[in-house]
Amino acid sequence: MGEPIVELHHVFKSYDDTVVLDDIDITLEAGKFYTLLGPSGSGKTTILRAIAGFLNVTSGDVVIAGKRVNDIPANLRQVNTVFQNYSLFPHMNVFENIAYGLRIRKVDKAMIETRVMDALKKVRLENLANREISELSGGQQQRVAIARAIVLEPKVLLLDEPLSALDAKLRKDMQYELRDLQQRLGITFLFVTHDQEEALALSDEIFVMNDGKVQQSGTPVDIYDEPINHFVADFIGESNIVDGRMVEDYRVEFNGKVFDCADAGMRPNEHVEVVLRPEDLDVVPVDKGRVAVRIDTQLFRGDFYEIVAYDDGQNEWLIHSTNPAPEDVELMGLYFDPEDIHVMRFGESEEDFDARLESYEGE
Ligand SMILES: Nc1ncnc2c1ncn2[C@@H]1O[C@H](COP(=O)(O)OP(=O)(O)OP(=O)(O)O)[C@@H](O)[C@H]1O
Repeated sequence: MGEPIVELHHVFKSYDDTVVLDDIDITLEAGKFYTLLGPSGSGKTTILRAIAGFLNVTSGDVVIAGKRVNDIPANLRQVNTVFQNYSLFPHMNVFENIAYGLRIRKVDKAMIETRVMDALKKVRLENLANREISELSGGQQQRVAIARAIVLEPKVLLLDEPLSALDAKLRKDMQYELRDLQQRLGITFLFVTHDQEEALALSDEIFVMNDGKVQQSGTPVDIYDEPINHFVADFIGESNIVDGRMVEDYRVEFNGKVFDCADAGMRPNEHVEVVLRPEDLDVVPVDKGRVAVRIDTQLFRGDFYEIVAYDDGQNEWLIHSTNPAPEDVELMGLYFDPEDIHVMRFGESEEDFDARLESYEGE
């Protein structure tokens, strides 16, 4: 494990009787890109505010660079925030916006000049030092906001949905730019978004939030391939989730049939949920399929066909197929490989899930 820069230990935050952070326990290492991903109201911004020092936590410890900072004011924490609307000063030019924090800290004039120009170089805006804020594009404004934050040499940069106001094309460009910038600067980024594609594309590690709790943390691939519960499977990517029964290790029953699978470590006959991703399903002739389905609709989505089908138990199946289903055949088969079947226990904690995974991966 790398050097821990931010640690939240058993952090709770309540407003009156409402718990908005419920036992948050996370560690951010130096130099990595982290994302808090979750729906509106799940507690993402509250975590940023707790780290930045804009709110007091109800209980638990907030630790930055090894030091407990619960009682340290925001301006003395080595953390800076880039807000959604960037909060740039419209009456100051680019240089003055970036210099502002240094002037407040009474840094001398020559040093301000050096540090501002250095920050501008890092975000590749050195030619725009004298521009007015109103004369910048959305992407350039974002870079000024980042330069203004990094000029103060924070250990962590907190980014609260900085891309949400941008149009789709610019948003994608800025995703590449943010990722590149984080790697060049080597500063830890903690980025907030409710856009799962953005989180998957940018992050070294994602914390999936819901109801004030971290539901799961891990690399984008881990979270996509091995979601621990219904919420995560549903929120990250698209999923078919059906009820099933674990017959024994590596054998699960659903849709009235027993299938080989790659999961183990459950109780025999345990009631489980089974996840199959739409892109892992192929539509084949019914006698070659593992589940028989009636095709309901299909839409051409450019790089795949989106097909909706129903099995005889009226479960809906979403399929992303490179080939269209034949128009004239109503009953088709779904084919999938054993390793595409992902089995989830009800109510399993992340610790128990990790321990179970380790126990059978070690076999
Ligand atoms: N000052 C406050 N008083 C009472 N409740 C609050 C306060 N601030 C936040 N909350 C509540 O805390 C919960 C978490 O809010 P938070 O802003 O952290 O969510 P979020 O995941 O960042 O959502 P969004 O994506 O909409 O910004 C919400 O239910 C919100 O209504």
